[in-house]
Amino acid sequence: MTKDSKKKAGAAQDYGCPYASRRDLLFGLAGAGGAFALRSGGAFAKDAPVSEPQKKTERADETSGRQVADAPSGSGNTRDRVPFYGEHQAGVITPRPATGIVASFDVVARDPEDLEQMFRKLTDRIAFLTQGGKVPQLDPKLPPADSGVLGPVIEPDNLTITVGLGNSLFENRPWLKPHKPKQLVRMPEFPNDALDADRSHGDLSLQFSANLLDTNIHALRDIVKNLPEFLVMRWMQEGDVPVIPPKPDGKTESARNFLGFHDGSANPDSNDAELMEEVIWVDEKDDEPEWAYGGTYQAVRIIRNFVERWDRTPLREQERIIGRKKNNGAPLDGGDRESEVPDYAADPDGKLTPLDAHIRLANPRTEKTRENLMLRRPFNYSNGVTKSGQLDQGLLFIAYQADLDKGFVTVQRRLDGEPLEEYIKPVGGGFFYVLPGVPEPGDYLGRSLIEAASKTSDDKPT
Ligand SMILES: C=CC1=C(C)c2cc3[nH]c(cc4nc(cc5[nH]c(cc1n2)c(C)c5CCC(=O)O)C(CCC(=O)O)=C4C)c(C)c3C=C
Ligand SMILES: [Fe+2]
Repeated sequence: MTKDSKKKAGAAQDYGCPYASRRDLLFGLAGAGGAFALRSGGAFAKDAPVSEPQKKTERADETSGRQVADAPSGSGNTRDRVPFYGEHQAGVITPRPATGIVASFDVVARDPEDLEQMFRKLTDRIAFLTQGGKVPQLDPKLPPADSGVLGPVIEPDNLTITVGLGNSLFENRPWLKPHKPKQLVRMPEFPNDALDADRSHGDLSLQFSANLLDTNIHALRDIVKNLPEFLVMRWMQEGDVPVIPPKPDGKTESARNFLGFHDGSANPDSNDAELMEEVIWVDEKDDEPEWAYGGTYQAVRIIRNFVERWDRTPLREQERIIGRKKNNGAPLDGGDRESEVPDYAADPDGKLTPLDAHIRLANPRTEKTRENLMLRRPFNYSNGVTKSGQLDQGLLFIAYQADLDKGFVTVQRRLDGEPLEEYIKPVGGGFFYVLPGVPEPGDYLGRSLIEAASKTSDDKPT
């Protein structure tokens, strides 16, 4: 689609209703196929045997590091456990299980002591919920210790809970502001955005991911129940990704998004520790406060997909908008596997892969654009039906990078005005700084920040 025809199509479209009228919508739907793929949530047997993690399909590309088809992983066994203690928080480069939630909160903490108490409580709850154990039995005259959603024994179920801090947490507290990570800002409104205030920003983000959606819900309710004096919820978004078993040859493929395309074909390889140090984890190489080493920037975007419109778009056009084949995820310039690497240098005029195709803009694969890499860990979401009778579906886009400006912000700026925008509308999300991990029991999330902040408040004359 040309920019002109895109503008014309866009003229009749306000973001809530990409159809001129409800009647247009009904006609559109009548012509569209109605097949929906089965989703994964809830499909696991409680006592299924623990299986080997899926092997990933690798590809090598010097301009983009080692990349892999990023299949959701895990056996689906509720006893699967991701370690909590370590240099980095879990849930960033650990394999993405089938379901996720991002929840955003405002924080009630007036001084470093309050904030420390909140971090300590959060650490206790996350350590317990992610590692599992028995729920304490209390006197029945009291409210029960646990919601009971998972029964009397909490199985870890691959759960990770990843804590990030938003710009407003620092900006609204003079004693914390000097310690703000250098690139942490309130997420700006990009040209195609229509951010809903009720689904955007926040002081603190929690990313839950687990095999089962109920495990995330249980964990969220536990934290809401146990930290009422510190956390007030602003918004949350659930999502999931299908778990696709490996093929007979052992190869895996990435999950599909709600536009029907493989999503995750060209993600940096999260098993490549050197690449993760370069692309994801903040350390001495970055111009950031020392307390933040071991953390990373999280960009969350709730991106609605206009699926009715998309499903009435010719296949060839869909593929040229994305830059990959729909059936197998291969690049448009050849091959039949999503692991093939596109050769843009051999196609300078965009005859095979249009110059404004999503993947070509997102990653032009030059020496220079290697610095714009990020790790995407998205989920699909389905929120029912809008008031105007459309399916409210989309992508809960989550990306991690050590340099937010060079990563998400630069890539999003390159994508601004892309043909895909006719079919998508970012409606919420936020930028957060993911805290370093908790190295060992007894320590707590955010300790390095609290120590830095306490030092400056002690230094102040009274
Ligand atoms: C700013 C970053 C990005 C946003 C926002 C984004 C939204 C978005 N993407 C798809 C679908 C696909 N994206 C694909 C690849 C891809 N996307 C980004 C970045 C953003 N996408 C990157 C960096 C890449 C990798 C490019 C590369 O290295 O070749 C693909 C192809 C498969 C894949 O590689 O994952 C699809 C499909 C949608 C639908 C969407 C918003 C709703
Ligand atoms: Fe993308």
